[in-house]
Amino acid sequence: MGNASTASAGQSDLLKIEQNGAVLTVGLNRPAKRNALNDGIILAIQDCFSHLPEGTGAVVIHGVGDHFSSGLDLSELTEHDATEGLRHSQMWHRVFDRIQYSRVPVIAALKGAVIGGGLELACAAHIRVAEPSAYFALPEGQRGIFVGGGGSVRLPRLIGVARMIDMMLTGRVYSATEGSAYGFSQYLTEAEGALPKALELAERVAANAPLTNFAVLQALPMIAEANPQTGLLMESLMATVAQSDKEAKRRIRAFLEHKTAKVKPT
Ligand SMILES: COc1cc(/C=C/C(=O)SCCNC(=O)CCNC(=O)[C@H](O)C(C)(C)COP(=O)(O)OP(=O)(O)OC[C@H]2O[C@@H](n3cnc4c(N)ncnc43)[C@H](O)[C@@H]2OP(=O)(O)O)ccc1O
Repeated sequence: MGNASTASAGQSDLLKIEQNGAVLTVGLNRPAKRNALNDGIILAIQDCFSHLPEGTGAVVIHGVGDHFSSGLDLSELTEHDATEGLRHSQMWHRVFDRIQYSRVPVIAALKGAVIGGGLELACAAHIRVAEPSAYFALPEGQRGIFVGGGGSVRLPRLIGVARMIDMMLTGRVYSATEGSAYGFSQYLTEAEGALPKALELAERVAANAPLTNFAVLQALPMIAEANPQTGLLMESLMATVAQSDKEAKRRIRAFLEHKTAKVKPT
């Protein structure tokens, strides 16, 4: 991986973090437990997204081993009372919000199990890339629990509330093809293609003007949920700010002077 440098998050090796140019690659690193998400790994993710290295333009999150994540580490749940349960769920919310509202795009590369809290983590990313081995499930019903990582807010917005109800009530496992058809993953690759494709996309989005990425990540989701009048006003304001920036002027001049790439079908 070119000039990649490797570091562990905090004191642990629960994340495998590599910086390669503007792209930060974050690997969930508990393959023996199928990357089950315990408090340690959740806090390591928080730490990572709170201290993105200067110059980071995109983050790719993936699973070390054959799976993205088997979800909540169930061994941690057995002792929780209601107070502890609330603290736990709200901690997950804070951490996944940090991903969703990150200043840089976050791309999830999905393979194998993308289950429960692992699926909720993937929902917080901005782009999801799946390979054929990926499968999606919410077995919370079978475990006697409910989603706690923001899934009931984010997943229906991607696949619709009826499909999420189906997943939760029946425990049905959706294939990579279904995930893509239903709007969960924006990309479906060939076998073992998710991480390479995610890295390729990360290079591309990291090269955008930072203000465009800011507008897409911070303003667009709010505009999409606003009433049309408010949304149109917010859009005009954001468009005005973006086009007034000298980076936009530089990029537009470069196009008009034939110094930059044209739009081409890929
Ligand atoms: C309520 O408040 C919440 C909730 C939440 C989020 C909730 C959820 O995420 S619910 C979903 C929890 N996940 C599961 O039910 C999946 C369980 N795992 C499996 O079905 C399988 O392990 C597999 C993922 C399909 C992989 O199978 P296989 O490759 O055959 O590997 P195994 O032999 O089964 O596993 C190896 C090893 O890992 C352990 N392990 C796997 N998954 C978990 C897990 N989720 N938690 C703990 N441990 C796991 C497994 O037991 C094996 O261990 P050994 O010691 O036996 O080797 C969020 C926030 C809230 O507040």
